[in-house]
Amino acid sequence: MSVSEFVELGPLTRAEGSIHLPGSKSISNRVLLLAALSAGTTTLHNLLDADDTQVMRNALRALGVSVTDHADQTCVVNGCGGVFPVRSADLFMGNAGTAIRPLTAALAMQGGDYRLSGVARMHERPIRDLVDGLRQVGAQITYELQEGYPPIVISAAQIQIKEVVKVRGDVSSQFLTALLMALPLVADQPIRIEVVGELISKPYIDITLKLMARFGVIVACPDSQSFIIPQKTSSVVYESPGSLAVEGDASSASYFLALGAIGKGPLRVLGVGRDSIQGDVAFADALGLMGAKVLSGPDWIEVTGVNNANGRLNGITLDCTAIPDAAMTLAVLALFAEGKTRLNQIASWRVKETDRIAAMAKELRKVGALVEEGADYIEIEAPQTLSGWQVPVEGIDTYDDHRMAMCFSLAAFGPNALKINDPSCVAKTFPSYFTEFNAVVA
Ligand SMILES: O=C(O)C1=C[C@@H](OP(=O)(O)O)[C@@H](O)[C@H](O)C1
Ligand SMILES: C=C(OP(=O)(O)O)C(=O)O
Repeated sequence: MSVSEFVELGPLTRAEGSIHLPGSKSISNRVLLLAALSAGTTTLHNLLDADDTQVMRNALRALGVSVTDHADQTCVVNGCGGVFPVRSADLFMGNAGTAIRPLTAALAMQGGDYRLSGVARMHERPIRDLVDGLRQVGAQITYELQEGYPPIVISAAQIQIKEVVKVRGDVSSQFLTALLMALPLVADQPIRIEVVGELISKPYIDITLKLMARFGVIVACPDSQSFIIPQKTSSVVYESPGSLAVEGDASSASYFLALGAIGKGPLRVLGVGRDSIQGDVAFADALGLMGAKVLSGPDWIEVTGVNNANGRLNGITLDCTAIPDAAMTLAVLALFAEGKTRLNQIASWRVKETDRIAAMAKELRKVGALVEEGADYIEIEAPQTLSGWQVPVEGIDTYDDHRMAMCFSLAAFGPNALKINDPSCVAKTFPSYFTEFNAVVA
């Protein structure tokens, strides 16, 4: 799609209904890799069908793993038992952090020759902390263009196991996730991974550990910064669980839960709830703090408007380190809140699909919000009156960032219709987003 394409939404006042969520991106890409590395066949149900999971599937196929898509989002993976049949490959990873980072680590353990690249933005997203971690065990990795960023080239090397591997956790948790999933393949002795400095996005590590356990590898956590990879007991490390159902995507749920608050609801998301392993379900708690009426069950969450008599949400101040993706939804919800909303601990936004702090600030100002941004925070104050809302004739720009497009669909609940440019960027994690959105709003 060219950037001149857009969707026009609203002005909208009501949202109600229910949505069956697409599969979680974070779970889908982890279980694809774990299934590929395991012995045996794994049937994955409700696997996300979107750009990020397609690049992972295609990479695994290029590595010689049989990955077969069936109807109803079911996918059958015939694992390779830890050794990829193809020993040399050039892999395109799009802009999927959950694909390039874990796969880089798994490939560095293979003793083969591989190159991993992505879209232009991927070549601006850091990978140095992971490469530094992998080099500690003898991996040979070089940067093709710019030090610290993809494309990267992995050369055949003898892995030398260390008792302790250190990794920084303050830029992305995906580096630790990648090491956690890859090091069991070569652990001739237990390996202690130590996180240096702060660990951001911690709930994603919990997802990693829980899914590794489903494939038979139990990592001990003696303290919040240390992870002990168990010693290998046979040549095959990961065991297939046979079949596995992927939960609905909790980050994708956030847009619909937000709709239930600003469009009165009831709006129910099906596929994530209290039993979820995804940290982004905590978005529902943040909504509650903003004054929304939230109910939940084991695998559903429902929002029915707000508690406040004036029908508006409350502005909040929140540490968002545990919910970096869903926190973007709060930034646009701030347009419907009394008082300021301040989102703290979001420095990682600057190294994701775009510089999300800058993009969010620029586009929120276009609709009339007062916005202050800092290195690791954003503070938003809604237009004080209806006439304070602006209509950006050029539309809201989305920066090839799926979440910018999905978040700003909520701004159509302001007094004016709104154009969202390049809406097809939602294909990264939620190709049918605007169809689902239009089905529940009026
Ligand atoms: O591990 C994961 O599945 C993810 C971790 C988070 O990234 P960071 O750890 O870089 O914050 C999150 O933003 C991303 O969408 C998915
Ligand atoms: C940061 C995101 O993606 P990635 O997995 O590419 O890091 C995201 O989906 O918001």
